[in-house]
Formats: sequence, C-alpha cells, structure tokens
Amino acid sequence: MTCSQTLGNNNTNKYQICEEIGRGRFGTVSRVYAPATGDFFACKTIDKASLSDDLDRACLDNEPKLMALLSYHPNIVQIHDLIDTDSTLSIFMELVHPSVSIYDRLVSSGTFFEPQTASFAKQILQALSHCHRYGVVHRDIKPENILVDLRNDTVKICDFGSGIWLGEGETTEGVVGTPYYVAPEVLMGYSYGEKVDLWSAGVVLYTMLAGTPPFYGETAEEIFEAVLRGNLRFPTKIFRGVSSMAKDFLRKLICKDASRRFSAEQALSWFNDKVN
Ligand SMILES: Nc1ncnc2c1ncn2[C@@H]1O[C@H](COP(=O)(O)OP(=O)(O)OP(=O)(O)O)[C@@H](O)[C@H]1O
Repeated sequence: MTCSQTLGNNNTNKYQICEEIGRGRFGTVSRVYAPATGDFFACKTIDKASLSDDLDRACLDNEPKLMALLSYHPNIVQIHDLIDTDSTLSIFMELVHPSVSIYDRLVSSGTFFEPQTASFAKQILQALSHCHRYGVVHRDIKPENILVDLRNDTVKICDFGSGIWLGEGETTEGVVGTPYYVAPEVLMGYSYGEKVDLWSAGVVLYTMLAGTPPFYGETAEEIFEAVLRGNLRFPTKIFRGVSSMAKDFLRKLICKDASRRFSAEQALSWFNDKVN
C-alpha cells in the first residue's frame, strides 16, 4: 500500500491520501490512512470553487452537521473528522471497504433475490427511522447512496449532502433528489416531509428486485411524467419469483398519497409482523 500526499491542519500530516474510491458532483472520495492510529477512513473532499449557488453552499454546510447529529447508527456512515480550509472541505468518514454500493452490485451481478432484498430493506428502514426520529430527511435515497459492507452484508446510507433538518411536524419545499427515485410531491412543488425518503426507499427496493426502476423514461422529463402518473406495475415476466407479500409492501411505500404512505416506523412494524 502506498499512500502519499498528506492532509491535516497546520501541517499536522494527520492523514495520508491513498487511492480514489468514488466521485460525486462536487468532489472526490478517497481512502485515507491515519498513521497515528493505523486506521483507514473515507475522505470526501469538496472543492468550494465548484459550488455555484447558495443552495450548494448550504448543502456543504449541512452534510457534516447532519452526519454528526445522527452518529452513531450501524446503518449510517459515521463521520470521524472535518478539515475546513479556504478552498476545500474534507469530511472524514467510516470507510466501507471495498467501496461497493447497491448500484455497483446491480451493475455487476444483476437483480437481488428476495431474502437479501428483505434483509437490506430492514436495515434501510432502521436507518431512516433513526434519521426521521432526529428530524433529518435524507432527500436523495438511491442505490448509489447505499453502501454494502461485503464482509457482513450490512448496508450503510451515505451522502447527506441533500439532507435537511426539519423540526417536528415541519415541512419543506424545493426540488431535490434524483429523477428515478424522487417522490411525486417533490416534483409537484408541494411542501413535503420525511415520507419522501420512504417513496425513494420503495423505488430502490423495487429496482433491486426488478433490475429496472418502476418509473422509466429516456429523458429527465419523461421520468418525471412517469413518476407523477405513479402507475406502479409488477410485470409477471420480471416479478414471477417475487412473493405477493413483497409486492404488497412495495405498494405501501410507493404510494402517491404521502399521508397514506408508510412511515419508517410503520414499515418496520409491518416488517417485523410479517417477515419475522
Ligand atoms: N464512507 C464511504 N466508504 C466507501 N466509499 C464511499 C464512502 N462514501 C462515499 N463513497 C463512495 O464515493 C461515492 C460518492 O460519494 P457521495 O455520494 O457521498 O459523493 P457526492 O459528491 O455527494 O455525490 P453526489 O453527486 O451523488 O451528490 C459513493 O457512491 C461511493 O462509491
């Protein structure tokens, strides 16, 4: 292993940067080594010059704060350290190694079997229930933002860059998220709350089972139209091997009416009643 280039305040050389393990809109994620303790971490470095507006800057401020607020939960990537300079912000996090997301797994091995999807579903819901108990709405739940620790099949939610803190009963507005996974109330411009994460989680679980998202289009506009129609189908050819219980569960998450959609807590109790 060769880790060069150092990172640290006042030349403390606290961390040595190893290889790049991921790339997002605003920066890169690298594996880093802390010589003092012998530990490895993931470091997301955001180039402040790449932030074009106040919304981007607010997201940058929010991400480490929300992660700290949520620490510790076994299904949420934990924040370890922060280095803020004039030009960059580096967030040091618990490392998931190798860095594999549900998206990577879908690309490399295709669809997931129902028992593994159920195990991941429970962990995702436990993470969301924890987030929502602390008033944090993730707003960008998608396969790329759910990491899989292959050593023990534990999933960990990452990337709170689009997250928001809402007080009890509070709602927000603004289009945030990723086309295939975004909830209809977000696209409609309505005020919305934490239930948007349950819609997205439902779409992720559907995609794990089917290999394609439930609402599809060639362009972002076409995807948005399909999401707004919210016509949820389970084509027999694809869902032949999937239980009616699983389809029932997905209908309770991918439900257009947010007031009738399961909360994370309701989804977990349903899960504990039916699956265990
Ligand atoms: N803690 C971690 N351990 C291992 N890999 C990670 C970790 N955090 C992020 N990654 C990898 O880096 C990628 C990008 O991370 P992240 O989504 O946080 O960046 P981003 O810039 O916020 O991306 P986006 O463009 O989606 O907003 C992830 O998809 C994953 O592959």
